[in-house]
Amino acid sequence: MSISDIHSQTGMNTRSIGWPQVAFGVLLASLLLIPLGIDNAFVSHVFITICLFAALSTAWNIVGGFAGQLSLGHAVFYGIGGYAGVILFNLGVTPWIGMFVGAAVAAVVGMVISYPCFRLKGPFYTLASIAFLEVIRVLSLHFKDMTGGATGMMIDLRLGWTWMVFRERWPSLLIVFGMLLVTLGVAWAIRRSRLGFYLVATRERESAARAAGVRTVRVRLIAVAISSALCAMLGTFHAMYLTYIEPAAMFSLAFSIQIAMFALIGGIGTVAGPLLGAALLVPITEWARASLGASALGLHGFVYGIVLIAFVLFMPNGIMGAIRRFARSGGKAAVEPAQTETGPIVAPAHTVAAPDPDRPGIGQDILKVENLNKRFGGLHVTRDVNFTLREGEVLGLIGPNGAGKTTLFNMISGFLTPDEGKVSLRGVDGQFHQPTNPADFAALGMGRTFQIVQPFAAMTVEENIMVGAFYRHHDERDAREAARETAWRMGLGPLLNAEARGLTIGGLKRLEVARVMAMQPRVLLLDEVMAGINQTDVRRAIDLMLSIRDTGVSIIAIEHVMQAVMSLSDRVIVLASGEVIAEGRPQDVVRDPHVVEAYLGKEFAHAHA
Ligand SMILES: Nc1ncnc2c1ncn2[C@@H]1O[C@H](COP(=O)(O)OP(=O)(O)OP(=O)(O)O)[C@@H](O)[C@H]1O
Repeated sequence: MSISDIHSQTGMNTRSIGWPQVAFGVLLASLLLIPLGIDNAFVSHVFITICLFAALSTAWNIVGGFAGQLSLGHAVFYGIGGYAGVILFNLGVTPWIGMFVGAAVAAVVGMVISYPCFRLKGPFYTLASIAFLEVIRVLSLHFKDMTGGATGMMIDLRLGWTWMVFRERWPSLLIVFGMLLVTLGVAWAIRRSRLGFYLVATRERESAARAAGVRTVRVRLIAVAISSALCAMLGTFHAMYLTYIEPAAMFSLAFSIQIAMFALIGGIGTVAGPLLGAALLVPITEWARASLGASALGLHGFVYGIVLIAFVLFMPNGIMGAIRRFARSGGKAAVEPAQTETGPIVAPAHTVAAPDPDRPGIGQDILKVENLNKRFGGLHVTRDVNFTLREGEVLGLIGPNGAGKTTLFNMISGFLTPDEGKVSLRGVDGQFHQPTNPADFAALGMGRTFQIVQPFAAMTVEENIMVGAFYRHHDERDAREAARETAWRMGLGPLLNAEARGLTIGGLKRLEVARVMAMQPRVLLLDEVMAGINQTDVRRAIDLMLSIRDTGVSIIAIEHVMQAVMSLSDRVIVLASGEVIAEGRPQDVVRDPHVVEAYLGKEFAHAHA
């Protein structure tokens, strides 16, 4: 494994096999071989418990880690699987079928519960997940006829592979080890796939993900469905292993916290973390429980608490974070963004718009904005704004601070709904459409950047751009290829493996543009991409814009840097107090007395009249 691969928080660009993978393989194999070799009932029980918790935690991590939805109610799905398995078992249905029935029920319940909760952020989502867990536990106590109520349910005694119940431990070990492999395989495949990238992007910056065409609710619902189904299948297995279930154990908050904690300690959001967390903690607590017995009831909670505090203090990124740091310090130095952030300048700097003989001509209307009005309470932010954008045109949008420019952008990219008026975008079919949300705007070819840069901080530069590239390429390799090509074109080639959080402001601005360019937009909205960057970067950004313009993309650029407005714009619109006060060629607009007055005040305008 190369250093740059380890450098990635996501570990998605792993190509070669290095010592971390070998160590992980050895750990995985030992979970099966040690208990089979020792052949002791207690040892086998400990290893079965490790595999079970590692698999549950890996399944939890798809929602809690990849999607960043910190659920503490995942025992709901485990419990549903357990009850489905036992109820069907007692009706004569094999748990091999029961586990799929439980998985289907859990997936539906998971999506129904999560859909309204996705509106809740941070701790509120977590609290809601706990509340649902309690509701389901109380319901399972209430419906005694089906669940056995507080006394629980035993399974009828039927042994053998068909019934997943055995006298010896090794068949259960084989089954749970197989389930662990499947769960790890699913998590690994998701992490490398478009879904995985979209989940992490949504977790990192939801609005940037939406601008990249990600249907954020849908991808999180898919993650919940997969995670719930896997937990339910493991719940069925565990019910067969225990042969007895009861609501307090199956729908337990402490159990949910345990599942989440293994991932937190191992490395949340990584594929290997949950297994490492379970492999570290389960043996300690099982050993303590066995040796201290009833005299130390609840001791495992104490042990978990101590370990968790130690990790929060000394290893906040979990075991995987420490492994990454260790691997990094032992190898080549990671790319230092600040030192390498140069990149080919596409063309020499311009101060006035240069007529490019190869530039595609300006075509027909591609975007029509009609009578847009928006109010925030008593503040009328845009008033009857009308304009059009033509194919291949660069339209500069200028105006003093607070004029309503960003609000206008939000309305013409689906992030805000206008109070009145409409926005029509011409699709590739030649027809005008009126999309209403960012994903539909993106589907018609609209790409946008944000005034305050919104990088997916935990991803590398390459992975950030891949989120955009996935819009056109469903295959991971194609998206990576397209992202690399875009990165080099945008002057970010040397930084492909650098984490986005390490870039300078100029680099971040370029990264935003690269991510949106990887979507191959037909209309590009650039919100102050030159704000806060140095003179060299401004020149570089102007050249970049000119090269984008020359590919035929229509651009609307909000910009305060007049050098850029004059160099780039074919036409300029001036917004002041939410109204369009001037429109025309850049050199005419800047001389317009209304524009001078809007920017510099009446006194200045009159003094120079
Ligand atoms: N969500 C909101 N709720 C209430 N007021 C808002 C909201 N968004 C923007 N505003 C207000 O609307 C006005 C226009 O804001 P907007 O960000 O669109 O201006 P702008 O022209 O982009 O300004 P700047 O150049 O400073 O970014 C401002 O007075 C701002 O405070």
